Amino acid sequence: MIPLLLKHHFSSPNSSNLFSNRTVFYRDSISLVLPLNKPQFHRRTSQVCHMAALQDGVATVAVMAGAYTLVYTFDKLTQRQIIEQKLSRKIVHILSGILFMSSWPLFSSSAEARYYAAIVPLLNCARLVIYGTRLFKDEALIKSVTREGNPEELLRGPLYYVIVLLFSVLVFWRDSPVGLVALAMMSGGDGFADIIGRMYGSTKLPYNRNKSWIGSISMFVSGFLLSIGILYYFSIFGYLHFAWDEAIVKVALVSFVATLVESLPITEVLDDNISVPIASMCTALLVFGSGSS
Ligand SMILES: C/C(=C\COP(=O)(O)O)CCC[C@H](C)CCC[C@H](C)CCCC(C)C
Ligand SMILES: Nc1ccn([C@@H]2O[C@H](COP(=O)(O)OP(=O)(O)O)[C@@H](O)[C@H]2O)c(=O)n1
Repeated sequence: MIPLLLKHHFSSPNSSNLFSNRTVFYRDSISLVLPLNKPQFHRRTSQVCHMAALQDGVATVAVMAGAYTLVYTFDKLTQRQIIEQKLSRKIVHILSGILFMSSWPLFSSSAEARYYAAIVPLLNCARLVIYGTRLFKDEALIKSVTREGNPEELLRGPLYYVIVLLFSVLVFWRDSPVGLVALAMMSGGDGFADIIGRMYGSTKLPYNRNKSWIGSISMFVSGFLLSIGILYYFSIFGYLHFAWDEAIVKVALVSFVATLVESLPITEVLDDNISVPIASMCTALLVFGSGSS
């Protein structure tokens, strides 16, 4: 469903605006002019707000269910030894960010929508802390999201990852390319760097013997392609508009900087799930500014 586009224009009573002392509702370019001082205006506004809240509530439950299903699915695949644990973790790493961003058009166009969407990473932060501190046990989560099966691992990479999701949805949401590109680099870029690097990374980087050329090249290419793809996806829904010839160059620059930062031997000091999104956000803010084109 094309998101309900509601823009309230309250013009001051003495403004020269054609609709002074009235409210103009836009829905898909149809403007409804309702008199502010009529009961039906307040009834209509209340109905629209309730519709938006209902839409956001349903979307929140659906996305939360998607998060559980993702982890449960890869737990079963790992349990049945269809895929090994390290690969499971990385695929969950890649899919969580990409699918979470892809779900954002499900939410309404109300100002509160981002806070509903933020409930999902917030609850997952709580989940990671609860199981990472061994308050309770969740074998499915541990098997699909940790390398070695230690609950404490949940409190590092996975927790940083979900905190970045929470930060991006609250600060940037779908109004800016900055958060979208940063999440694409953290989830898709870093995820593929690990998968391809582990498999084919025999030629190591001269300044970091734990990482390889093929791993970094994979990060640049996958991060770039996923970033362009997610920006195009949000432009289809009308949230963002780009001069694509410029946007491609800007995304390539963000991808290069993120790949360079990820390749540095700083993982012991600063987790990739923090350094990569920070580098991506800073570069994206420089090249895109707060706008989209
Ligand atoms: C495995 C993860 C991070 C570890 O990264 P690294 O240390 O290997 O670099 C990702 C953890 C994901 C988390 C358990 C679940 C997050 C769900 C997300 C908030 C919402 C996804 C919704 C979508 C519809 C599936
Ligand atoms: N640029 C990269 C990144 C990772 N890798 C490979 O992927 C493994 C895990 O990478 P990582 O330490 O970044 O893993 P995470 O912290 O992202 O889970 C490395 O030990 C390398 O074998 C690579 O070869 N080149």
